[in-house]
Amino acid sequence: MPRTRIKICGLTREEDVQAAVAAGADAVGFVFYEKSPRYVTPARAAELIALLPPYVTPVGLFVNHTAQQVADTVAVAPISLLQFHGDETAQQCAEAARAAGRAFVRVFRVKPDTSGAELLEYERLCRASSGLFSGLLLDTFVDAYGGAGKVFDWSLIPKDLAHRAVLSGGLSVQNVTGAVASVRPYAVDVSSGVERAKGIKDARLIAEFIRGVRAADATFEKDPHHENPG
Ligand SMILES: O=C(O)c1ccccc1NCC(=O)[C@H](O)[C@H](O)COP(=O)(O)O
Repeated sequence: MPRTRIKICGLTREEDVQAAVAAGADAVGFVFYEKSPRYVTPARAAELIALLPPYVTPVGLFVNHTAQQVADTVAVAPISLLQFHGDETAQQCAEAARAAGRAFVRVFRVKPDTSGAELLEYERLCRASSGLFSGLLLDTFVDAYGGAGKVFDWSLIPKDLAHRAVLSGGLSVQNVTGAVASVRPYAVDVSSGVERAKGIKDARLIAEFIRGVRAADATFEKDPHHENPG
């Protein structure tokens, strides 16, 4: 059973990048949405990305940016993967990814009435729209688009989608082991749950969060036939 990948999102400070790397994060996220309390300029993101060792993926978050804005950002900040977190259409995501020359993750913001069929169809459309589509991230629907620390009903995720999707929205030290054990996602993504204040991460919470994911991974290794109950 491969281990669950982990992304720590919304980094703004050197010490937080270092804490995420030291704790074993696979990816780190930089928010380029100006209305976010975690906003970083492309130049600031470039400084933080320069601290990363090889094989830790820098991800850039965009909300309703134009293709040109995404390309301009990537020209300054050497991010490896785009994350489209707004109301972009599949075509707009594909166009921005082409302009930037990067693969992208598309966010689906889940509502209480979202169906499993809707999620699968959305993923199919994203895949059909572009060879640069890398995967779906499932977050909770909030007006502010993301980073709100709110959980959605994980039982809405079809089992066959979960294993290739990124689970996000309100994950924390308290719930991440249970989340990974029940959903068995490809990866998890967290921001608020490892923060002391918005944009200010806590090294102890990051380390505990990652240990929480690994605790769930260890149970899969012991029980390879474990079935996702969802
Ligand atoms: O972090 C923000 O402020 C933000 C603003 C607008 C769009 C996305 C944003 N963040 C995305 C994330 O940090 C995560 O991918 C995701 O939403 C989980 O956040 P959280 O529930 O806080 O763990």
